[in-house]
Amino acid sequence: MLEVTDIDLHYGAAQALRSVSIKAAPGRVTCVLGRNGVGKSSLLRALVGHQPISKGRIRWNGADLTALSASDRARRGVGYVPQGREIFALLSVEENLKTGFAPLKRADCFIPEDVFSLFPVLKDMLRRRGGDLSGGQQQQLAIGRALVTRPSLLVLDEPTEGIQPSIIKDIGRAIQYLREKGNIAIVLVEQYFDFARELADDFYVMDRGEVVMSGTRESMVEREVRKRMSV
Ligand SMILES: Nc1ncnc2c1ncn2[C@@H]1O[C@H](COP(=O)(O)OP(=O)(O)OP(=O)(O)O)[C@@H](O)[C@H]1O
Repeated sequence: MLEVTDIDLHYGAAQALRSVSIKAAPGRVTCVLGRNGVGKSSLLRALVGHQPISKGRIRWNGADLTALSASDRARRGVGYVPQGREIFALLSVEENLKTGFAPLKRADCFIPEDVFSLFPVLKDMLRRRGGDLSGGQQQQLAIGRALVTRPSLLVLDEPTEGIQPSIIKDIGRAIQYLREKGNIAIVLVEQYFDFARELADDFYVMDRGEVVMSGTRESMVEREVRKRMSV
């Protein structure tokens, strides 16, 4: 279980998160929703250790991650698919996937078959440069690279952004498959409401750095959530 308790995050004098608390359980998809600039990416960067917090606690399966570096968190099973994908343009698809070996023990340094069964295009393109892939293929590569790290907590920042509908469907199916494995907690930031509604077991809506609404999929009042997401 991921337990984020009362975190604040600042960029200089500007406060991006205000006493944010969320939980995420294995076998469930937890969606964080909200307009542009409300702090969703900042929350994910805080989770994975890319941005320090100024107050609060981040616990994963009972261990306190708050003071750990991003690489130590990766070793404890935190996998990250960043906004904008951050593929290495000059490395091949295979080399990009192998960058996911960094937190692994030597015996685990292979690309799990799941990566290719979820995204067969990656197998066909192993020798192609990351920069030559379409946006959708790069997104699949970014998710594949995170899966190589064998995450037990998978954090995805807007995986549908700028992606064509057929690939959005593939990504949705991949997330569903990972949820059904039952041993991975998935935290998904989204602005595409319909995609989030289909996948979310639990949701949090943010506004101006705060969680303003939360609950299970069953308790979600769509009209209220949509209101918080429209500009
Ligand atoms: N590196 C940074 N330095 C200074 N301010 C930042 C930085 N990153 C984000 N911010 C500010 O923090 C606030 C929250 O941004 P954040 O990117 O977390 O929001 P978001 O909800 O993820 O939006 P988006 O969907 O556009 O990524 C915004 O006001 C943003 O301008």
